Amino acid sequence: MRASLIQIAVDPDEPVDARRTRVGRLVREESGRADLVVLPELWPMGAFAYESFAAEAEPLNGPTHRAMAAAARDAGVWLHAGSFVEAEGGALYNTSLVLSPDGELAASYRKIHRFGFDKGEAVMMAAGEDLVTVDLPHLTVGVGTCYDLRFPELFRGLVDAGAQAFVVPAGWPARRRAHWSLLARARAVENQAYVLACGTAGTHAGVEQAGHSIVVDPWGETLAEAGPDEEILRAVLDPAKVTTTREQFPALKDRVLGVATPKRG
Ligand SMILES: O=C(O)CCC(=O)C(=O)O
Repeated sequence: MRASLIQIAVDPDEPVDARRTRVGRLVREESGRADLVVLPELWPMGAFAYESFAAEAEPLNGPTHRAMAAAARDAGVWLHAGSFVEAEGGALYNTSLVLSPDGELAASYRKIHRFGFDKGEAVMMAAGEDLVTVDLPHLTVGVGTCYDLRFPELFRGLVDAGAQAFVVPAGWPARRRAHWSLLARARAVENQAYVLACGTAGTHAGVEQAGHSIVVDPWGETLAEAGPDEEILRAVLDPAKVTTTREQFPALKDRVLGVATPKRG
């Protein structure tokens, strides 16, 4: 399976509509080169552009969804369309979409762990509650978003739901780039799964983005890693490698469930 991660530079001088059009073109240009294309978190306005969240919020089937469905269909690819600010029932969510090669919505995921502690996304958005996996041809993919990468139990839950690969769109800051690469590899090693982590480049809302999108195989080897700037990162995944890694080094079978529950005396 050929994957392309489109590490968009989010530049506040580029209007959201123009970025949508540009990203649609980049997706279409992957036609024939990729089976799966991945975009980053909140690329329409940037993950730290809190002041535009409300103004740019859209429902499902809004402009970002429609533009990306058309791009997936034209390119004939599976598209993890990164995330957008979803408005639903008076709440905002950080929602990512997976679109099939005919442009149909295969899955949507609302980010469970909201970033910002007592500000930003953590107070402006509601949390998702559901783990999401999608069956692609030959590969079951679990989805997480950015800050989720710090919470291994989410990814273990996705493995229990059948995930063999994780797709993680992000808007990770450059200041914590070392954590990003380390956590991506850790999630791959401990779950014996592919990790496709797609970040943004550029600087928006005063936050320099890490870039350095990364594809890690189930043994923890980095298959491809981007630089700091806008870039398309390509890698070839072999679904059989998940099976062989899990068979040859069957650590997942040695889990002792319940061991982490504190005992009270
Ligand atoms: O955990 C981090 O360091 C970055 C998380 C983040 O930027 C996000 O979830 O939007």
